Amino acid sequence: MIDVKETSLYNMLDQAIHKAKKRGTPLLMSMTKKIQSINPLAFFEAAGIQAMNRTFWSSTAEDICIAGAGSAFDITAGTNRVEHAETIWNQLLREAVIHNPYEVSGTGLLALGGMSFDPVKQQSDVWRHFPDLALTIPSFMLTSRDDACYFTVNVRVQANDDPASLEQTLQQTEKVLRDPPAHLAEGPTIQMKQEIDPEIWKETVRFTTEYLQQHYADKIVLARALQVDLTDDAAIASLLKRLLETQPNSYVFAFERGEDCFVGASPERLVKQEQDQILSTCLAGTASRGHTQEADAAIADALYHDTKNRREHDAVVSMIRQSLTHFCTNLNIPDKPVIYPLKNLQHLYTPVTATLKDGYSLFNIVEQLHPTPALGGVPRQEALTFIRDCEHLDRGWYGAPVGWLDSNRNGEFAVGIRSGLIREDQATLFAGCGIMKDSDPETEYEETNMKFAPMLAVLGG
Ligand SMILES: C=C(O[C@H]1C=CC=C(C(=O)O)[C@@H]1O)C(=O)O
Repeated sequence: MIDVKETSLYNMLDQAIHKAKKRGTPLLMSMTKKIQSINPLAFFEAAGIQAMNRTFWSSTAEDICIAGAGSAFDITAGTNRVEHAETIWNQLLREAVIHNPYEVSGTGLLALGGMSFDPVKQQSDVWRHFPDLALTIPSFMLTSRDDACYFTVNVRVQANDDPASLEQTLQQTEKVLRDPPAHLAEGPTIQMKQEIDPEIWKETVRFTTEYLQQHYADKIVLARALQVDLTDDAAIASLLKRLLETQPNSYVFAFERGEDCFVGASPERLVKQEQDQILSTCLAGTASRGHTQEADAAIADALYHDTKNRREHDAVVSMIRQSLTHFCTNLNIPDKPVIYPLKNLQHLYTPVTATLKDGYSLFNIVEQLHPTPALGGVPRQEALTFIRDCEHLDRGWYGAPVGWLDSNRNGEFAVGIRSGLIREDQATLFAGCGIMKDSDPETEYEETNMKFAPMLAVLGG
């Protein structure tokens, strides 16, 4: 790994090409510089105009926004997907020629992406562009963090590449992306909404409660889809802008693959890594927001003391505790949850901190935690089998880990909920909820309606 303080793009390409010649294999060159601030959404829009696949990640709590354009390398994996992805990632890092003098988390050589909820489930046509796992190392990437802006160029060089012409091509695209349009294209509105017959879904909830009553499992999360027709093709950048404006406590993300884009605003962190520091979140148990402060506080109080929601939440806490014990020390989990308010609803929330043991990685933690009982159930395997057989839905990337990791042992993955898959003028939205043996189908149905609301609102509904 080469990391020098001062260099030029030409020098870096030249070094990388020499190394590729010596090794006889292509490898990644990654170069990061600090630039004057650019709006990441405008950069995202410019990349769309250039017909480049785009990636987007934002966490207001962390004050970070990452926008990617194009792909220098796509890590995709099927069987043993997480282990396989880690092997490829580590190999890429070993070979790469990197210049990133800033040591700022979320800059430099970085991959963004996600995976499907259940790799065993037969893939439906809707998700055809989304492999079981895909992590993209963007060709061009903008990181906006703590009032600073970083621009990274990643390219996979071959032994016979010419550094001068490669430099010219990269600089041309960089120029276009760094001079983005002043305005984002306006988005369409909703023309029609269609859901599978609510009665059928409620019947599945009823069936699930009976299954739970027979003690085959303690908790199962059931999801459903809502099909939305738009008046015109969706404008992803302006959609992201509206999500950022309306869902401040959430991770706003977009992963574009061809004409499809998986977009969402998830409040649920799966895991964050800062070197050996691990932060995870238990989020389960839901109620609406009140229209007045008093009403809101009363709903929060009822949620906090509701036995069904507390049991649902505790299932997540104990599973996360159990999962992290093997990989971490200094596990710290408060005894009781707190209320986590969002625009449309509020959740029970318990933060978890820990120290990663030597020899383990973010990949291990993501693999171990997914799916938490907030999206799968308890026991995990029984719940997964039930969901696979009875849910009548291909969740695709909904409910699965989405996020990023960099070459300096930093990264963050959220659970891809409050989300939808958008293709041109069509969107498929997803929402689910934890079913316990005493769940009421009507209440659970209403809860999923609340969970559709953030995406519906930004789509113009
Ligand atoms: C499955 C979803 O939410 C999960 C996360 C938080 C609270 C949940 C609940 O209270 O049921 C769900 O477990 C979804 O939003 O689609």
